[in-house]
Amino acid sequence: MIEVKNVTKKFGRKKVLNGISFTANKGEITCLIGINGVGKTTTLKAILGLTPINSGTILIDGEKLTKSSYEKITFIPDAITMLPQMTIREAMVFMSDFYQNWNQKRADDLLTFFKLDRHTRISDLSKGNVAKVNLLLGLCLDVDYVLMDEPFSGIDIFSREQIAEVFTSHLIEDRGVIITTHEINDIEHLIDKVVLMDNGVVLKEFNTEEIRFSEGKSVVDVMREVYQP
Ligand SMILES: Nc1ncnc2c1ncn2[C@@H]1O[C@H](COP(=O)(O)OP(=O)(O)OP(=O)(O)O)[C@@H](O)[C@H]1O
Repeated sequence: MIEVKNVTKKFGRKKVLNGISFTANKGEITCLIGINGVGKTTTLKAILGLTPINSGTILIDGEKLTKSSYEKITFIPDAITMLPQMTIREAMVFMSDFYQNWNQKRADDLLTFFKLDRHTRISDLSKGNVAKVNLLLGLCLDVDYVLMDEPFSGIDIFSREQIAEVFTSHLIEDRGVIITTHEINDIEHLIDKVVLMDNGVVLKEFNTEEIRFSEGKSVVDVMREVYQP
């Protein structure tokens, strides 16, 4: 489990995270929702130790982040970090050289799943296919937790649907996934848990199945109540 407890983060005098707390379980998809600038990316970076926090605690399976945590957790940024002139195959070789926990079998499965040709240069791919390669490169690391920043942002509906399908397939296995988004519609059915953020605070944290069962509400219903009371 990832536990974020009372975390604050300032950039200069600006308080970007103002005491946020939530948990994300292994085997579940947790979605951080909020409009631009509420601190979603900063939260992911804080969990990964990529940005230092001012106060609070972050635990991964009960332990504070150490060097060995990087064998457990990975971050998929909202834009691909590979050079555009690389082919997909070269990007995969780069990853497998760099990371011991690269899983080529899963990479091959995902290439087939996304109908991608490994010899294509990243610069020749559509925006949707670049997003798929970016996801593939992160998902092929054998880690327990995957943090993804806006995996559905700015891509066409068919690519979004295909990426969404990965989350319900065996390819995600029983990992813990945290994704950020400001656009819930396409992915509501995939999500186990929702964390609604606004201006560096968590307004509400809930389990989607429980709220549907106990109160008959969809994620969008709850968002309306919380953001437009
Ligand atoms: N390195 C930084 N230095 C200064 N301010 C920053 C830095 N990184 C983020 N911020 C500010 O912190 C606030 C939260 O940014 P963050 O990227 O976490 O928001 P977000 O919810 O992920 O938004 P988006 O959906 O636009 O990515 C913003 O006002 C942003 O300008």
